[in-house]
Amino acid sequence: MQPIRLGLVGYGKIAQDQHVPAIRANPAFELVAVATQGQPCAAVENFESLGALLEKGPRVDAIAFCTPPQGRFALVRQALEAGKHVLVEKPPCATLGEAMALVDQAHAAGVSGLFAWHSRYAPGIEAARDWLASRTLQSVRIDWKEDVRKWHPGQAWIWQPGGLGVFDPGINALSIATHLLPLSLFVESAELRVPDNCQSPIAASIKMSDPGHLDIRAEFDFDHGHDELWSIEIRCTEGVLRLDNGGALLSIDGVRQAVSEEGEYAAVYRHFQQLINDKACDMDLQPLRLVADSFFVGSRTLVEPFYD
Ligand SMILES: NC(=O)C1=CN([C@@H]2O[C@H](COP(=O)(O)OP(=O)(O)OC[C@H]3O[C@@H](n4cnc5c(N)ncnc54)[C@H](O)[C@@H]3O)[C@@H](O)[C@H]2O)C=CC1
Ligand SMILES: O=C1O[C@@H]([C@H](O)CO)[C@H](O)[C@H]1O
Repeated sequence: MQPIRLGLVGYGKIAQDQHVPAIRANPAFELVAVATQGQPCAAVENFESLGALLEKGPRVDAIAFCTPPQGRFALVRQALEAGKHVLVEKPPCATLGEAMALVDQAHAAGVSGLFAWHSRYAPGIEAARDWLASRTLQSVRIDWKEDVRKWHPGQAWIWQPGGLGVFDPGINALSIATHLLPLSLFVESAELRVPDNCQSPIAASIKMSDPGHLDIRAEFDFDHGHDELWSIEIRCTEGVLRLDNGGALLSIDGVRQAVSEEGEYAAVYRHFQQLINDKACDMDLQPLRLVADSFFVGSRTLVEPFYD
């Protein structure tokens, strides 16, 4: 079986930290070209733009997008128009409308598309989903708190319109919640705390619910430089389920549970490979809808300026 010939656009932090190692560890893929505006990727052909890669580069079957969300829509659309399968980092685009247009275009083009909600592939998620399936939910508490200076050093885009600010990591929690919880979630209220030199929030408090009146509260904090916290606690009639470390750790009533040994991005690329084999798409818009609604109804509080 010939490997899937892969191009990658945006050789930045996550591409270097996670995508390229996961690609190179999966024999079903061969990374053959990169288009980026920063440092080049070793051992493959590098191009300054997707257009140059498509026009002058080696043939590719699929393209992984690791650029910032702003401007990503035009790039992914260009790849779809060229008949390429696409894997798109989260958030899929800068707006919900753009993401909806990509879903339609991927289906019309008959190619495979994956919105890479990587946190859904964390080791504890499927065991958590199985446990919850037969339980009676009472409340959900989400705490997603990390240091932007560690995870996005010098990345001005994250504070600009379309960059999402603290919802850039926070959307990972929402992607887990929408994957675990059985009913469709909606935002009831939100408070967004925006540095007065930024366009997007550095912290947010969100109240959500579902048609069953489930009480869901989320606290997001991007300026949390110590004891980072990525936890989801789900209280049920039958007990308390808790995911920690972004879903890598699972406990039920305080007792640690066995989880998968597969890493998030290894699972993302295994899933992408399966979608290509099945000529299918997995382009869920629910996490991005919750972010959009948080911005719609969120009250804004200006806070002190943010400096990297
Ligand atoms: N930083 C992190 O820890 C994580 C980031 N992500 C997501 O990955 C995406 C990228 O984030 P980072 O890697 O941190 O950002 P980054 O700023 O480190 O990398 C972005 C890369 O895209 C390139 N680029 C921008 N526009 C381009 C264009 N038109 N054509 C070609 N290359 C272009 C830049 O040169 C840069 O190398 C974001 O959507 C983010 O939410 C996902 C998981 C973790
Ligand atoms: O997707 C993302 O994950 C975090 C960080 O890498 C781990 O939580 C980052 O802020 C965000 O882009």
